[in-house]
Amino acid sequence: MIKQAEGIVVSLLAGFYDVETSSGIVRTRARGVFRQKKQKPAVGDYVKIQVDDHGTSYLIEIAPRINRIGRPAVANVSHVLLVMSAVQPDFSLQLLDRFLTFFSWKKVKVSIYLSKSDLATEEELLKIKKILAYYEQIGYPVFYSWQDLSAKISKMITKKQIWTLAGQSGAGKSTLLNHLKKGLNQATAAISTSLNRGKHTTRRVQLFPLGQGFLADTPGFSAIDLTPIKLTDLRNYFVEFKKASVNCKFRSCQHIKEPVCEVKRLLKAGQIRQSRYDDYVAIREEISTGRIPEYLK
Ligand SMILES: Nc1nc2c(ncn2[C@@H]2O[C@H](COP(=O)(O)OP(=O)(O)OP(=O)(O)O)[C@@H](O)[C@H]2O)c(=O)[nH]1
Ligand SMILES: [Zn+2]
Repeated sequence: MIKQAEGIVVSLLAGFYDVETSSGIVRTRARGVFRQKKQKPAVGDYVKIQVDDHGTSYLIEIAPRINRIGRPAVANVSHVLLVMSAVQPDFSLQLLDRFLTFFSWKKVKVSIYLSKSDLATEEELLKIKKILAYYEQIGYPVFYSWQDLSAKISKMITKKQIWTLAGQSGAGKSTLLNHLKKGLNQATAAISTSLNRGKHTTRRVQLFPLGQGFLADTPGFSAIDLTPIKLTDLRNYFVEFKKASVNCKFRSCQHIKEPVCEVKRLLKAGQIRQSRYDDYVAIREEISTGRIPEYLK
């Protein structure tokens, strides 16, 4: 008798996929058919599994994905904790806008976490907080301490959501992940230890149960490429521009030279940040030339 079940891939290690089903975690192998189709299951994938007569379990089908991001890849990421350092490396608005654009394009919601505020001067911190207030106002939650984030995150991760970390190299992603993992409950810790049995040299990619969903236990990612974005779509990924654009005269307004542009009006009125607009223009340039700007290399 061949039995089938559905579930989510919560761990990948040396070709084994651990799938969380309604009757527990099942260790599976991927069917050869995926290799032929050049498909690779990823952690976060919703899959169908099949147990054959000998009790061997196979992953036989991958449901369509919302996205697949990072390296190692995580599929169906709904939220990112974006780690931005106050100093070392210096807080960068350009980088922040690039990340936000990227995730908006990938249909991922973002919460911002400011790391290393303990290393910044009061003056530096005040300046950054003023800037981040703007981002909060356009819809991005901002956290200034891991304690605060740690206390709230399990309520923020709702049903089956998959969260992961992102941020510049050295920003403090691994440090934050360690803080958050400390807050995980006993049951979670037990599961991860039992799954970690045995020796392995290959990197393991894993989802930790947190809140009602999961947090990816990966180092997160720091490299992003915006050049595949369609130039005329970019305006949709600057959330406050998109909101304002319903009042632009032309539906196709790119907010550059068009007359009666609401984005330009709000910019002049000081309600849209000049740095946001400048970054929008810079990313347009980057997309149309296909070149990543010098300062990011
Ligand atoms: N003082 C202070 N140091 C921090 C904080 N967060 C991270 N660090 C330090 O900054 C350095 C880099 O932190 P990581 O957590 O390794 O950064 P990462 O983003 O994982 O870096 P990559 O692995 O290169 O992508 C480490 O030496 C951390 O101890 C913080 O909030 N305060
Ligand atoms: Zn416009």
